[in-house]
Amino acid sequence: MPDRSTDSTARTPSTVPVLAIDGPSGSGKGTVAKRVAEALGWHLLDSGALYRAVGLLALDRGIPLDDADALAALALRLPISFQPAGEGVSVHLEGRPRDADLRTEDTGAAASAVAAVPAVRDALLARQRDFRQAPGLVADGRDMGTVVFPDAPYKVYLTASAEERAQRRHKQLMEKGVATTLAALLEEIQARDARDMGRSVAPLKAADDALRIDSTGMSIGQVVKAVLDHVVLHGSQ
Ligand SMILES: Nc1ncnc2c1ncn2[C@@H]1O[C@H](COP(=O)(O)OP(=O)(O)OP(=O)(O)O)[C@@H](O)[C@H]1O
Ligand SMILES: Nc1ccn([C@H]2C[C@H](O)[C@@H](COP(=O)(O)O)O2)c(=O)n1
Repeated sequence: MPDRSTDSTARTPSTVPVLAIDGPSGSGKGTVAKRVAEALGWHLLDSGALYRAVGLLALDRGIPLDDADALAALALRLPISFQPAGEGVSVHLEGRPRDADLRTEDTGAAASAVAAVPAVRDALLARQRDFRQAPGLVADGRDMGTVVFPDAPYKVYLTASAEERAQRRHKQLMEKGVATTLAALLEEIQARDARDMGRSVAPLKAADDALRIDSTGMSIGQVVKAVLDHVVLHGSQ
């Protein structure tokens, strides 16, 4: 095993392929990553779930969202597990399912805040890389192609206009029966974009070698096809 005690970025080279999908909130990363992973028969990493878990447990425990030492300690020993549930996966924290709490806008905002703490990102790095298992991994997040898997052979930067992303989120929340307004969601999305893109460590940005897809006006099926085409095309080169 590599010694990660002094260098949290140390890793052995891997031949297991990774498809990194990065992009802002509501761009469709999670939806597309899940479908593409199913189509390829690859593993799936929803890296946002790890940051959401740190944010939610910090709120539960009253840990200030800028207390770097306490947050890093929490992230290092994050009591999270991914349990099979029906055709998907349920995220358990401290042994119990917390899926609904993890997906709220408040948890998303807390996740964005703790994600700006360098020690938290460092603490989660090895855990994310451990998902790289044969036959392959589809990983979605903000820094999959730039920091966590810079050697990924396939990289996609998925975006859409802030207005369209707010409309998608509005529809999603209405379907869940959550009352909100389009204007409030647009404001939240713009604030989250600013924080995720503006932080000093691992800011959200496209890797230089990523395929950029603007999904504004595209259906989910069209985006999934474009991503699969990219993997097939690059795989045969
Ligand atoms: N191309 C698309 N056209 C229409 N709706 C879409 C499209 N892509 C995703 N959606 C819908 O938008 C909503 C948000 O998608 P999703 O959760 O996958 O985004 P995300 O980028 O993973 O967001 P977050 O980073 O906040 O988790 C979902 O309801 C999803 O079904
Ligand atoms: N690789 C990642 C994944 C997530 N984050 C942060 C920033 C996001 O606003 C927040 C929630 O992510 P989501 O579940 O909405 O994808 O977590 C990050 O910094 N890096």
